[in-house]
Amino acid sequence: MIDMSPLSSVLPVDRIAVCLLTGFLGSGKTTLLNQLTKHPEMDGTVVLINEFGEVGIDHHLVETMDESILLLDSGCLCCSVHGDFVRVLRDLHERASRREIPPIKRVIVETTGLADPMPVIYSLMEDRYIAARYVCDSVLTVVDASRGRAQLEQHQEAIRQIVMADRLLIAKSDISERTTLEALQGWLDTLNPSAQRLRVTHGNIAPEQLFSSGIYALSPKIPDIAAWLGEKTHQRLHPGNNHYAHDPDVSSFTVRFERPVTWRGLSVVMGLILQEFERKLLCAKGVVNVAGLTEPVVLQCVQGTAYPPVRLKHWPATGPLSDRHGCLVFIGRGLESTAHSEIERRLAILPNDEVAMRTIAATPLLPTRCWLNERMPWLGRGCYDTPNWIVQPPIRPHRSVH
Ligand SMILES: Nc1nc2c(ncn2[C@@H]2O[C@H](COP(=O)(O)OP(=O)(O)OP(=O)(O)O)[C@@H](O)[C@H]2O)c(=O)[nH]1
Repeated sequence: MIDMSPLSSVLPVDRIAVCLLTGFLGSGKTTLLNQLTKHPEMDGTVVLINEFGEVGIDHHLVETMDESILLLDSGCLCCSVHGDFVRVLRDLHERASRREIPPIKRVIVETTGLADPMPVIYSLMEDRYIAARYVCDSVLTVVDASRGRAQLEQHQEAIRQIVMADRLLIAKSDISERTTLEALQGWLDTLNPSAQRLRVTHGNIAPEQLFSSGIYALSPKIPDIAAWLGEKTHQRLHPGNNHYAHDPDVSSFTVRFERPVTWRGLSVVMGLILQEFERKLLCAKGVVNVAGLTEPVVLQCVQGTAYPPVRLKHWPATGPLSDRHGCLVFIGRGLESTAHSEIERRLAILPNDEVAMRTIAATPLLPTRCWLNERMPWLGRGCYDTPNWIVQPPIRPHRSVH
């Protein structure tokens, strides 16, 4: 089995699993939590409920309310309460270490219906104290089957939650028309072909079906990387053609790299692609072989936003990615075939580090800024990389010619 633990697995392996429970407004998140917290296997689980609004209400709806349910009510988690979230996680860990509360096995964070899950994942990864003690184990998105695609696709937040999901939990199929459900399933195939689909009625589902599924998880049980990319699903759904049966406007294509990519070159080119095709690019994700790095790097972008990269421990030994070339899968809506070839063309000729740095300086608002903050091998002339430093050659002043 492929162990796809993030590189950060050099940290203690007994990190606490954090599960993000998302889903658009009224989709059925609280109903699910209510049922889940009744299972004895959920002992040791802390639930954080994030509410948006002056008075928190949802936590009153969780029937088994006790001290293991905490309310984060100072705003929407993805935009304003990073500090609050990190402070609560830190506090929980310290209290468990001092044995003031029982050991914590898992944290479930119910986000508001309008939250983007990625900033929450990011705050788990970017604070050193938190990253050493917690790990994002799965993103579960509840989808209200009775609403249907037409209602959900009007909301960017709903689309992001679906694209980011490791598991899509289809709620309210008991009150959904068959045709509405079928159209919804087709749309989900389009947006996130790799996420496992589970039906949940009135919150009934066994906890073991839900957790340890994500790309950020430590569990060796997570599916292989090709499955995460949805490559197999793409082939099954659309053999030999680039368009989705459910929506002729939606197309996907894969860019394969022949050789390792320069990190800054790729970041710049992808940043410019995201900027230019933002409205038409639903999602771009993939695994790349970065020049100078032995581990594969997983990338994910949703509608013009690039999310922090994740380094895996090693390349898969089998399957389509075992050649270590890496690839990026793009899913677009209304993206003309000329745009496909343009994206492919740009990715085929990545600039070197020096040229990329000049573009970065000239383009301060690149969507891939968070990629550029990563410590990656520098391949500029005369530079070398040690475990702690990037050593640059002395800068020589220009000599004036007399
Ligand atoms: N028929 C049916 N109703 C459901 C199901 N799941 C949830 N509901 C109902 O849907 C409504 C909204 O459910 P909640 O669990 O409060 O949804 P939520 O996602 O927590 O809502 P917000 O926190 O406001 O975003 C409630 O009236 C639930 O009883 C289901 O599977 N079938």
